[in-house]
Amino acid sequence: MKDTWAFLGWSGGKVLVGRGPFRASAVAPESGAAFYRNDFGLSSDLPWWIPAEWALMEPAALAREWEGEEPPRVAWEALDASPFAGVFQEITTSIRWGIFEKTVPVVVERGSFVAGAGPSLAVRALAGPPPLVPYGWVDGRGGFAGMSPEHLLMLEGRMLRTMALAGTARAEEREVLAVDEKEIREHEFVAQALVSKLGDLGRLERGAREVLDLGPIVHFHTPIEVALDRDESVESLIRRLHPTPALGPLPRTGETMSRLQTWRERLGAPVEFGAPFGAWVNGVARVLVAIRGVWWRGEDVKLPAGCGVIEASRLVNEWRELRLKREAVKARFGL
Ligand SMILES: C=C(O[C@@H]1C=C(C(=O)O)C=C[C@H]1O)C(=O)O
Repeated sequence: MKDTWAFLGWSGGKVLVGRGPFRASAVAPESGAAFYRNDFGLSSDLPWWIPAEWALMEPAALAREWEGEEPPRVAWEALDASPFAGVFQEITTSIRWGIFEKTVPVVVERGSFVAGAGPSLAVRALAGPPPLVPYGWVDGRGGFAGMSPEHLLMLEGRMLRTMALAGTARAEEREVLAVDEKEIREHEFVAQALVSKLGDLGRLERGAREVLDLGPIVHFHTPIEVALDRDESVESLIRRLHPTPALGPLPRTGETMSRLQTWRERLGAPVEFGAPFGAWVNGVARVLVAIRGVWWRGEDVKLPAGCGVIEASRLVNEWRELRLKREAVKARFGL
């Protein structure tokens, strides 16, 4: 197996795999396949990565290529709540001053491999059942792999599909989520922001808000489709949408983005966490929000999770939600 490879769950139960060396490019190629990888601030001018070889495979067939990898085991460090408490306090103050309606801090649990290594995590991600979509990027010493429930966009011709995914509860609290005013408000911030960002591009249809079951965790989900009036590039749609208020600030301005970036850096969030990660295959694009994943470099492992904070949010509840998200990821990876 080559040193660098990338994968993304594709339609029809297949997974797109690209093997390196990769060539970075400003635009997707005319035909063939390319991966899209960028940081949260979309600072790269060359976000497309064109693989030397690519294929659409059965996930199990790809996993078989890694048979014999030692299963991953990670020793996790105790997580100190005080840096998050400090950021949470600053966010509440900013909300009171009217700078934000909502923002999404990220807390990172750290650990180190005691057995296995990054590629063994990538193999586990391949087993993510729908609606989770496996994704990952593996290079010589580092990488990330996850199973994301959130699409930033899917684009085929002039049909654009996206979703609002925000508002979270444990599976046992499914019924109360459906009537929880604070969670509904958090979700509606996201759904309405998407509608207003996309409304001028064509005929938009907003589906009903529903509860999406992801095993131990449930979210509010609203599908949104736009029949575009004219051709739009994937890059311009990514810039229009990212970050939605599911991962980013509301309102989204230079100032609110830079405040969020400062909090993310302070808490050690990997730069690709919550950023768009996707691919393009012969004119069809699928771009995920890179969440519910694990990042590694050498022995070091990071498990980031974010939570939407609005005026009605309370520190203990957010801390609990962050733990729920991390525990769901650990369970999926068998960590
Ligand atoms: C930020 C994460 O998830 C996002 C935030 C959610 C929320 O605040 O309710 C729900 C789904 C995702 O859009 C994460 O999993 O780390």
